[in-house]
Amino acid sequence: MADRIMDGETTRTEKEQEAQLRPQNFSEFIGQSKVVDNIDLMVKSALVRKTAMDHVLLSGPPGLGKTSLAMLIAKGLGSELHVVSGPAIEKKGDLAAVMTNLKPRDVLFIDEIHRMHITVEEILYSAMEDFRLDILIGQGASARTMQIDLAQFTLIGATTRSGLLSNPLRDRFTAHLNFDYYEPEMLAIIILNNARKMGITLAEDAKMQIARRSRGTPRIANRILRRVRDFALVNGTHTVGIKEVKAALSLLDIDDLGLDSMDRKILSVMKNYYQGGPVGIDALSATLGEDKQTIEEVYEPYLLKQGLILRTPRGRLLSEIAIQHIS
Ligand SMILES: Nc1ncnc2c1ncn2[C@@H]1O[C@H](COP(=O)(O)OP(=O)(O)OP(=O)(O)O)[C@@H](O)[C@H]1O
Repeated sequence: MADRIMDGETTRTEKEQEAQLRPQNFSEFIGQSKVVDNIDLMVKSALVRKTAMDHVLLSGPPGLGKTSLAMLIAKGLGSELHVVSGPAIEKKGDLAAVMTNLKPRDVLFIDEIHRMHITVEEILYSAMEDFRLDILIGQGASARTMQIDLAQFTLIGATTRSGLLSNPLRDRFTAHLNFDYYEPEMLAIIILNNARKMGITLAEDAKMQIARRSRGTPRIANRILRRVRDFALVNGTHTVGIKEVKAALSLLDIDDLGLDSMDRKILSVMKNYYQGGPVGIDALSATLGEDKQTIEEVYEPYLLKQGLILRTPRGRLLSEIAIQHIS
């Protein structure tokens, strides 16, 4: 996946830095009130029932807080969190090994669950429903099923594309909770908290400028904040004003709408190569030289949300606002 500032995906070093900025309790987890209200109720109910919490599917674009929330859920339940990445599990046995290690009421978090291989996914069905693994041993006439009992656990699945989940898997999640992009006012609170954790003070207009240019995504706000912090450090100040923010944004090539060079490239290709569309995702992906899935999961959702591109049955169309923005 392309390495870019607006990309919601994380790099390894960024993951380490992000750990320091993660909300440590529910009061530090800002916004997404519908999701949080549901989770709050589910956690409390599980504590009263003294059982594992129901399985939950968290969906939404990258960097909006799904992992952070999973961590808080495990903490709230007083349980251990086990994190795996869907596409990284290649064999049934790998997932079986993780699941047989779970203790009662533990939480298993599977990131990018929609990218899990179907043969691996299948062992989740009985595990989620009956806390049991059905493993087929051998082949042909001598094949038999071995059953292994599991501890009662909670599965939290995270996905950027809930529509790509198979029906049997989707149906086994009791709660389906959808993360939406954050409004600038909510992002501003997150930015202020994280600036404090980084030891810098932000002027009011500086804070709002970052909030408006972060694509509604806390992870991107954190990235901008880090660069702004670098600016402050180099200039020997702990207080950041609008001037430093503008300079950092300009270095990062982020424009007034919070779009970066790849976003603008998508819009210009649609305008210049396809006369504003309609254009299909395959053609767009070929012209841009960018993976189709990345366009659909990382770049496009925000462009759609902002009304810069429109999806029609005949393909993607550039909106009037987008045409004006890139002219
Ligand atoms: N609601 C929130 N309140 C405070 N900070 C948040 C919130 N959501 C996200 N963050 C910040 O954004 C960072 C990235 O969030 P997180 O890793 O949880 O996103 P994600 O949705 O799991 O992304 P991905 O799906 O790409 O793994 C966190 O480290 C945290 O600093």
